[in-house]
Amino acid sequence: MWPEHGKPGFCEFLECVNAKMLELNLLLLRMIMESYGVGEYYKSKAFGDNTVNNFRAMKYKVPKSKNEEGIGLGPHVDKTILTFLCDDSVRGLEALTQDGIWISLHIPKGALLVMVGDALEVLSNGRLQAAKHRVIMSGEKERYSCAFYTIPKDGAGIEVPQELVDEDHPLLYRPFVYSEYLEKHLTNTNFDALQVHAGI
Ligand SMILES: O=C(O)CCC(=O)C(=O)O
Ligand SMILES: [Fe+2]
Repeated sequence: MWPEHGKPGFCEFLECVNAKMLELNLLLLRMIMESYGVGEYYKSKAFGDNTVNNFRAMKYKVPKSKNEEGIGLGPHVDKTILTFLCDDSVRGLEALTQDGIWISLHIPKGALLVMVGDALEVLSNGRLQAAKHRVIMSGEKERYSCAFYTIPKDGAGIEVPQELVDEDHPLLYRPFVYSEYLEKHLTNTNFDALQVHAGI
């Protein structure tokens, strides 16, 4: 599967990057949970051993006709806790604002874009909302991107920390096993997939 041929060490390199991304991802997640005063929840239940990281490299083709736009990736929210993205500076990634406007996102060279996934929407009881995004291709250059997704591992439960439920923030999601949600809704790109599965 890996292009070991002519690229010795590629596989180890990728595994090493992926492990570092998981580390960074968990650090960020801990900081977020601590900022909400639920660092203990993070330590005890949520992550560390209960979280895994996936890596995906993507290539987006140039649209068939010169003056047209092509959908590289349809509108969706990530079914992750957090996603890190980087690209080759060819534009295409767009995010949907609260006002319903698609805006183009630029990821500076050497930077990572951090995207909130729907699992983090649960863990923050809606304080953070999963980013609605898509990829639209135009122009004459193909686009390459890399994504590092952090998800609760197979069989791991996910629930709203009790401390994050109050009068201003009523409970939004019931506890559920994240991999069961993925099994049912992996190909469901509707923005409300999580709401349908575990919403109250
Ligand atoms: O290629 C990109 O910039 C976005 C990829 C993406 O949204 C995804 O993999 O979920
Ligand atoms: Fe995405």
